[in-house]
Amino acid sequence: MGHHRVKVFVRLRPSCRPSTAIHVDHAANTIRIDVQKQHGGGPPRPYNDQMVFPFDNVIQSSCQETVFDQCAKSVVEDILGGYNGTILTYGQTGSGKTYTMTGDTKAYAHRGIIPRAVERIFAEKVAKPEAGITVHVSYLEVYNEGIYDLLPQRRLASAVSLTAMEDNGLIEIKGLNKMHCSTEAEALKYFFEGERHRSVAPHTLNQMSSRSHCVFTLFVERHSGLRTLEEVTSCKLNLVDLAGLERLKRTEVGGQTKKEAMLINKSLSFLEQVVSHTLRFAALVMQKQRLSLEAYYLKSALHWADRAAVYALRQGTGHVPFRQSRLTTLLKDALGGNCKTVLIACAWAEDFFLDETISTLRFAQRVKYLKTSAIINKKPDDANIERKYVREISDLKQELALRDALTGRPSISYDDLTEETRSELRERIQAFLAEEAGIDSIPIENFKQVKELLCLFKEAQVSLRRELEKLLRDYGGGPDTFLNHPATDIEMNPGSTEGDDEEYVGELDTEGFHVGPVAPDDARPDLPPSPHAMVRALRSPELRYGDDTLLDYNKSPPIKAAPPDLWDLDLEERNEAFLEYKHNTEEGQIQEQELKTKTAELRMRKRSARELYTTVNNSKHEIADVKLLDSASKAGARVEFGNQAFDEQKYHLMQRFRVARSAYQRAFQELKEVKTNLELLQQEVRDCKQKLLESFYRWFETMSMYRGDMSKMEAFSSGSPAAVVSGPKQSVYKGDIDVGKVEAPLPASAGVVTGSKLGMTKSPGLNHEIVKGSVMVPQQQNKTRSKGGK
Ligand SMILES: Nc1ncnc2c1ncn2[C@@H]1O[C@H](COP(=O)(O)OP(=O)(O)OP(=O)(O)O)[C@@H](O)[C@H]1O
Repeated sequence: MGHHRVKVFVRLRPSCRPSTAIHVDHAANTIRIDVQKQHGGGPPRPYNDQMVFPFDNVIQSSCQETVFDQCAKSVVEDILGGYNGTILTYGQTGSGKTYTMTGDTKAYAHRGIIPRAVERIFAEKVAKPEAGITVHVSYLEVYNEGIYDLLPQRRLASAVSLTAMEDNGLIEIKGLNKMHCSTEAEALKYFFEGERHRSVAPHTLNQMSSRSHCVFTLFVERHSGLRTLEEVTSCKLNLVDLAGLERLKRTEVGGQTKKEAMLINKSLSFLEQVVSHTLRFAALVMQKQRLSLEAYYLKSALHWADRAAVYALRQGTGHVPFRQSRLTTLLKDALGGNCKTVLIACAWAEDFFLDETISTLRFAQRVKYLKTSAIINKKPDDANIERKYVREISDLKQELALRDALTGRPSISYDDLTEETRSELRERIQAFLAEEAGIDSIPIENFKQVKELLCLFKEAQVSLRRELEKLLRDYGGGPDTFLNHPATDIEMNPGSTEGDDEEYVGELDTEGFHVGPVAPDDARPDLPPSPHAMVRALRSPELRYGDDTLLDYNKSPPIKAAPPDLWDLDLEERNEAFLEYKHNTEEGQIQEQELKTKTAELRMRKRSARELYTTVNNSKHEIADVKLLDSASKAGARVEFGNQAFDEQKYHLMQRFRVARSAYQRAFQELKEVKTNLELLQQEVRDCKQKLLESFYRWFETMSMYRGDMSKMEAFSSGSPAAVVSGPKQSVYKGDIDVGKVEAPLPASAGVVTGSKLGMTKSPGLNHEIVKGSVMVPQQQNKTRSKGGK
């Protein structure tokens, strides 16, 4: 990083009656002012009667071209070399600042620094096309302490002020338009467009007085032109035309123009303060470094300018208040940052304005002591880097092609997969997943293709899952129904825990009496249906969620080994017969009671199994979560414990894992035992059901047999089978009949009905009415078969 002093030039406005107090020494580049020739008042008196101001150059009666060559050209050349630059014009109102910066638009020869700088940059762009110079321009003004964009649209009264921000050590204006310019004419077009939008107003000293500080910026990017270099220089040239200092009594303005003048003076005085503070800070640093000679010079410069600054220097404070106005914020880089700066101080040469001229020269002299730290601004050349990678990729592809040719695989392509290839792969994957094609149908050629295949597999899985969820929703289930289906976790599921089938045993339903899941052992399918099979099944219209065919495949068909006579009855009659047996026979009551007890116990066991099952699954999920978190926390914060590095997060995860694992093991063990008991109990329940049905069938057969013998029928139906022992179907009871409980049959005429009517009044096979209390009334003998008969 190089330190560069700010270069200061003074341009005296041509005058027909120049002051005799002003003496320009062109050889020494100084201006001497003989203050004793001043008549009263005036600036603070120096210790002597002469003031000498040294500058880099004093320009008097020079043309615009000379001004550009002497003051601005070096900064513009530095821009092409990658340095940021700023050229400022400063001075009293009407002293020629705008003339110097913009020039006289009426004559080409009188064009100012801005058009000439634009011309020089585009000349370089044309001369060196290999450098790939790109130019953008922006134009803003600081008006009444607001920053306004002058491009591309006219600044409106309602326009919002922009914000100046510091980015990477440089001041940037947020939201400022930067217009790309391919040619000089284009850049000038934007410049003159901005000129038209500037705030100007007339007063006695200038008919076109600027009421704002204007900054025209050229952003220049330049490539090295060498294919090997991966850097590009990127810098900007600020061309600043400051508004002029105004003595209000001289300009005789009022209203809005007066207000503007006061704000202009205020912002310029902030600029002076910033310069003074910067010098004071520099002097402080030099003093500390014992650079007493330079400090002396600085202090002498400050002496004239700001005694308060010298006092503050003694106090040792070093803060420079750049942020106290928009102008000083904008000029921060120019006054001490990464920039090469030139100040052109414009002044009147007449006696009448000697006070203002001396003020201007003092300010300019102080600025001359400022130093900046300009560097060449480089940034990665994205285009060059891209070119390099494209070249490398092409080389690598050739290398691969060579290797494939040598290993006998010449047809492999390493280019990106086309949409056509991708859809072909998608179809193959669909066929493979639908088990219509084998694994060999999917080609595996290179890494890029494998990655694409994985993506397509994921895509297929996601779409399948979505379709399945939708179908399940349509059929009244939900995604959880499938996910929590026993088949998906067959190890952990204690069996069907929903809707205990045992509850239906002995109950009436639409298909006749329900006998529950007395299923053969091989009723359960070996494997759960695959998602594809489920989707296929769900797509078919005749299947519905809850059918035995799909999700309830655990259910088994009921036993149908009933006596043929029973199936001759219709549904209602069968149900009535079954109820009659269960409620009105001793044996039926005992068996039903036994079945109910067992069923209740089974239900209780299932409930506890269900709870254990939930615990096991929750523990499994917790373990899975912990594993997931563990893998995600590989880059977790590490905490130092003494000398030992300790992963705090991992510790907590380990704790969670241990708790979940022990809960899982405990519940799993208990679940295994419960499942064993459950299976035994289920078997017992099945036996009970079997027994109940068999004895019902026997009872029904006997009743059918005694159809004509009322007394036997009554005796039998009342639970006293001894009365019928001698009957022709004695063998039905297989020896478990209590012969001591025979009751005398009631007279056939007895028509008294006590208790509820439960009998088989519609039974064509039993031509009587059975009433609780053993009253029988013979009815019709021949009744036609019901619709349910077989
Ligand atoms: N060196 C010069 N040679 C010829 N004409 C000049 C010169 N300097 C200034 N002028 C003329 O003086 C008038 C005022 O100049 P200019 O507008 O540049 O002043 P200014 O410093 O920008 O004023 P303000 O601060 O009010 O905007 C213009 O008409 C301009 O042409």
